[in-house]
Amino acid sequence: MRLCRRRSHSTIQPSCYTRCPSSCHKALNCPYEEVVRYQRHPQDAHRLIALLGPSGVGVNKLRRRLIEMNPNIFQGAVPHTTRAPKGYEESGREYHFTSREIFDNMAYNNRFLEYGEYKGNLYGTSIASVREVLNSGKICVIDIEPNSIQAVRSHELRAYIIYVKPPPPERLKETRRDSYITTSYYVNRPFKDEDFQEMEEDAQKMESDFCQFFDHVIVNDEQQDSCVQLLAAARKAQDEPQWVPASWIRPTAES
Ligand SMILES: Nc1ncnc2c1ncn2[C@@H]1O[C@H](COP(=O)(O)OP(=O)(O)OP(=O)(O)O)[C@@H](O)[C@H]1O
Repeated sequence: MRLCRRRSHSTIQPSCYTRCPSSCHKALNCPYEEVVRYQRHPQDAHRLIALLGPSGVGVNKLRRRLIEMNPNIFQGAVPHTTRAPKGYEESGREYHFTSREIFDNMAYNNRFLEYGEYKGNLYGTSIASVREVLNSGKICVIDIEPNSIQAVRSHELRAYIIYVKPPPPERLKETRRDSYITTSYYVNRPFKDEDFQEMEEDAQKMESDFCQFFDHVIVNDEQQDSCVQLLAAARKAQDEPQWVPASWIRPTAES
């Protein structure tokens, strides 16, 4: 289950970071941000890898492949849900199964990076789930929506944001010839021209509104190449010096 993408009719709620007046929209509205060169100490927790891209571009597929190919290094965060577990599911493995009351309470207390509703059930990625992966020594890889950018850009998570961009239109069509898309109405139907057009429009908007937060861009043309690029970028994020907001290194009350 993919958490919150536009096609799923889910209503994505940003966490408190994007709602609260102190940190929210601060960086989004501010054309400049003080940055410093940061090199992660080998003993520090890994930086969160957050993937972002227009719906259907292949963010989830890339993330899953990265984890499947390197399960000892990368891991996703276990989401919370209010839906009932299926027979084979175990709480804490596929999902943290919780009551609506507990979920609402967590949302109220700003415990989610993002959450949303899908077919009457709530789903959310909690900060604690991400922290659990980072504390285990693995690199946590999650998908985010633009409205969660501020939530992951924190002193604790120090997210490295990778934007997954569609290739030029003719390559997009060619590479997705045998692929299937899941929409609000269909599970796995072939891509149509409208899907490609919508993806390109979404991509343009995302780039124009948020490109200042992209630490790295991957053009998702051939899947295998993209996966190799993602692995290299995720390693670089941990091992090489990067520009990060100064507030991450000299935390203020707001960061
Ligand atoms: N580089 C690629 N070449 C061909 N097909 C691809 C590529 N990347 C992803 N796909 C296929 O495109 C479809 C959509 O991918 P995916 O579900 O990962 O998209 P997404 O960005 O997570 O969007 P959504 O959140 O709307 O599901 C899948 O069938 C996937 O296998």
